Amino acid sequence: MALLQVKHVKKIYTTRFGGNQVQALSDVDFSVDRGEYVAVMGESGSGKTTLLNILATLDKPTTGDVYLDGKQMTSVPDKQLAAFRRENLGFVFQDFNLLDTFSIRDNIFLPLVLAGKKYPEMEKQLESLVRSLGIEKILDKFPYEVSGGQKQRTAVARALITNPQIILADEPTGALDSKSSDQLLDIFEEINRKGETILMVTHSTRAASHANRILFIKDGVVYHQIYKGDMSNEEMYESISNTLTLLATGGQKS
Ligand SMILES: Nc1ncnc2c1ncn2[C@@H]1O[C@H](COP(=O)(O)OP(=O)(O)OP(=O)(O)O)[C@@H](O)[C@H]1O
Repeated sequence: MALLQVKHVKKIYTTRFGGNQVQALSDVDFSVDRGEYVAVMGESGSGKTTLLNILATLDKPTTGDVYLDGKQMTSVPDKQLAAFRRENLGFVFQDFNLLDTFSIRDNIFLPLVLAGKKYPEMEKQLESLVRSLGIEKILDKFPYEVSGGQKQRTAVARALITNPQIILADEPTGALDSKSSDQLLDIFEEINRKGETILMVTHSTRAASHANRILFIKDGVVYHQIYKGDMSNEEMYESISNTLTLLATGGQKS
């Protein structure tokens, strides 16, 4: 069984005044296997953020369902959502979402603190994780004292420390320079190789070329997919660029 199943998800926003309706997603249907690394691409306004918010349980579909490991996410009661997210999902955002008044260590510990874990247990989990991410020397610093790349690696540590079922990443390289982006993409590849499932929304062809599969969203549906298979990152880059050009010019997919 697939880890994540997105079944015929439709999302219609109704604006507060005037009652205008916007159909952001019309019928999104796909699944993600455990251990996959999937990138979601699409033009601005195609519904990527809407989809990610639904997968993150921050929003509910108008119709359709989402299952994680067989559990219907869309029916988790509101009161249990925070715990559900904490236990199952890891988040990495474009703007890091670190707390400025917390040290790097305490930012990473935050989900464990919220889950009621004890300090010695947290320390044990921290050590190998921060070493593998190369942030073991900055644990006592504060977010404003470290680089963008280090902030994002802190965010990855915070996402991984709870051993989530899936990492949901929203434009994770969007605020990084090219060197830090490459480092982050290497880290994503590495954690995926170790078995972590990743779903990443991105505008970056370079970032997407690291994934095993790309979903292209257009007109509220998954319009096309590319599987990496034996392709190198460079070949994947080329293939994604060609597809994006076709999508933008309304051409036929191959
Ligand atoms: N809260 C909302 N109320 C009404 N319409 C919305 C709302 N959020 C998004 N939309 C509309 O839904 C559609 C999809 O938006 P969404 O933000 O999901 O696209 P996106 O692919 O993430 O775009 P971008 O790449 O620019 O972030 C757009 O037409 C947008 O204007």
